[in-house]
Order: sequence, then structure tokens, then C-alpha cells
Amino acid sequence: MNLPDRWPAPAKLNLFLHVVGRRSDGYHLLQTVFQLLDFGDELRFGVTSDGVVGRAAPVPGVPEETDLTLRAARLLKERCGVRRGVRIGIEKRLPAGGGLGGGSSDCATTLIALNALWGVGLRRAELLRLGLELGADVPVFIGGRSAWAEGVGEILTPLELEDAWYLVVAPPVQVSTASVFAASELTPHRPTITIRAFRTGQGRNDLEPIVRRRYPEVDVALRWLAAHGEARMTGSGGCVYVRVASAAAGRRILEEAPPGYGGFVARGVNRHPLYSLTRDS
Ligand SMILES: C[C@@](CO)(OP(=O)(O)O)[C@H](O)COP(=O)(O)OP(=O)(O)OC[C@H]1O[C@@H](n2ccc(N)nc2=O)[C@H](O)[C@@H]1O
Ligand SMILES: Nc1ncnc2c1ncn2[C@@H]1O[C@H](COP(=O)(O)OP(=O)(O)O)[C@@H](O)[C@H]1O
Repeated sequence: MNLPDRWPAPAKLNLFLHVVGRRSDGYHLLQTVFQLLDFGDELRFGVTSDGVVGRAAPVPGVPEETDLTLRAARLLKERCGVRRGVRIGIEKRLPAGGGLGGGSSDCATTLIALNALWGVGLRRAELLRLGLELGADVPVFIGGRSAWAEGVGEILTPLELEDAWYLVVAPPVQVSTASVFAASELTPHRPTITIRAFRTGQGRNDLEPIVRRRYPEVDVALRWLAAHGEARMTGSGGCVYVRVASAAAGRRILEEAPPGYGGFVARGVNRHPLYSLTRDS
């Protein structure tokens, strides 16, 4: 099998996100659609014989103790009795805590890559279970398909979504997912919808009004993008996006971004670039 030298960790968008209930442990039950993008972080793995799992270099904005790639590598090593070690290098392009799933995607890519590089040989379903222990957003990246999701994001139904370009804007804020879900205004009782209803245009992001009120920078971005289409927030924010006709059209809009606002233009994809590296049986 030909393995890459640089391992992609793509971003996701939540095309809608409904909060439909609450589990006894406090986690909220969701309905959402995960759209994978052809843009994301990039990882490198240097396998060693010293048994140590560590970083190749510091990652700005991600302290070592919280880095999900290290936690993923240690979990795989421990559970599968791997003796070898690894140095992990991350080229971060996705803003941490932006609702683009960057940390979760880095984590999934680490599991997929080390499963191959260490010769562990776990199947997709086994990697999915390990991924879920590390975060609710990890399974979709291991499943490797854009998907309809329920539960806390782990009950996945692959979807073929329309070909589309997205302009993604990152306001200069970092939103805490925990504080958004803890907001007193959040009423987790929305009736569930069907995939067919989503396909006819139903669905919104229930967390968006909460984040807009608390982070004026997100409100500014949504009002600016609304002039160009149906602007929406992804996940618990703070990134927002709008569908655009082409990459060039998206870049033209991004040139008008207020000072301090970043962003990128990406294409929606139905498959993760590493999809074929994990076997189903
Ligand atoms: C909201 C979503 C939608 O895709 O995306 P992001 O904005 O993070 O990308 C995810 O469900 C985020 O999942 P994940 O990224 O694993 O969340 P965590 O950081 O572990 O969650 C931090 C805290 O938020 C609360 N939380 C999170 C997810 C959930 N379904 N219900 C919750 O109540 C919990 O209090 C949890 O301790
Ligand atoms: N490799 C990583 N890259 C980014 N964030 C990470 C990583 N590992 C752990 N994290 C932690 O995960 C949190 C959420 O990051 P991320 O998944 O990028 O955003 P979101 O969950 O909003 O989509 C960050 O605040 C950070 O502390």
C-alpha cells in the first residue's frame, strides 16, 4: 500500500444543527449534517523505535496536554500493545475552536495513519469506537463520508451531497463549546426532522442565536455574508460560511473581510481523502 508523506485532516461544516434532547450525563442530542471540505490541517508522522509518543515541534494555540493527536496515538498504542513510538508534526490551518472540527479531524487522521504506519490493522468500525472515546466529532472523520448524524454525532448515515463551493469566515474570537451548550436560553426540545426535510431546505443552527448574542464579531460576520447568500454558523462557532458560485467568487467576497477576520474558500467533498486507507472488513 502506498502511504502518503503528508496526511490530510480536512475540515467539516455543519450544514444545519438541531439540539433535540439531552442525555442523562448532560451531553446534548443533536441532528446535524457534516459536510467534509477539501481544505484542512496537514500532519506528518515520524515512526521511532524508542516507544515515545511526542511532538515534532510545538503547535501554536494547542498546549501539549490537550493535543488530541497525542491522546489518540497513546490510546492506540496502549490498547493494541504497540512498542514503537512516533513524533507528530501538525501544520495547523484550521482555527482551533472554530466549529470546523480541526482538533477532531487531526485526531482521526492520527488514528488512521498510525493504524497503517504501526501496522496495527484495525478495521474502520474498531477505529470509530476508539475515536468516539476521544470526542463526539471524531467518528465522522474516521467514517470518511459526509453524513447525516444523530446521537451526539456518532450515529452516522452517509450522504451524497451536492457539489458546492463554500466561503468560510473566521471571526477573531474563540468560542467555548461547553459555554454555548450550557447557555440558559438553549431549549433542547426541537422536534426531529428527516433527511428528506433537510433536502428540501429545512434546518438551521440552534446554537447560532446564542453565539451571535455573546460574540458580536460572529454577528458582524453573519450580517456581512448575508448580502451574498444564506449565511450560517458551523457547529458551536465561531466560524460562519456561505455557499458561493465558484472559488473565484468566494475569494472576491473574502477580500472585503473586516480587519482581523480570516477565512478560506473550499469545496464540499463526499469522501475523506484517506477513505481508501481504512478497510471495512
Ligand atoms: C457542536 C459540535 C457539532 O459538530 O461541533 P464543534 O463546534 O465542536 O466543532 C460538536 O457536537 C461538539 O462536539 P465536541 O467537539 O466533541 O465537543 P466537546 O469539545 O467535547 O464538548 C465540550 C462540552 O460541550 C458540551 N456538549 C458538547 C457536545 C454535545 N453534543 N453536547 C454537549 O452538551 C459538553 O458539556 C462538553 O463537555
Ligand atoms: N490538534 C488539535 N488542533 C486543534 N485543537 C485541538 C487539537 N487537539 C486538541 N485541541 C483542543 O480542541 C479544542 C477544539 O478544537 P477544534 O476541534 O479545532 O474546534 P471545534 O471543536 O470548535 O471544531 C481546542 O480548543 C483545543 O484546545
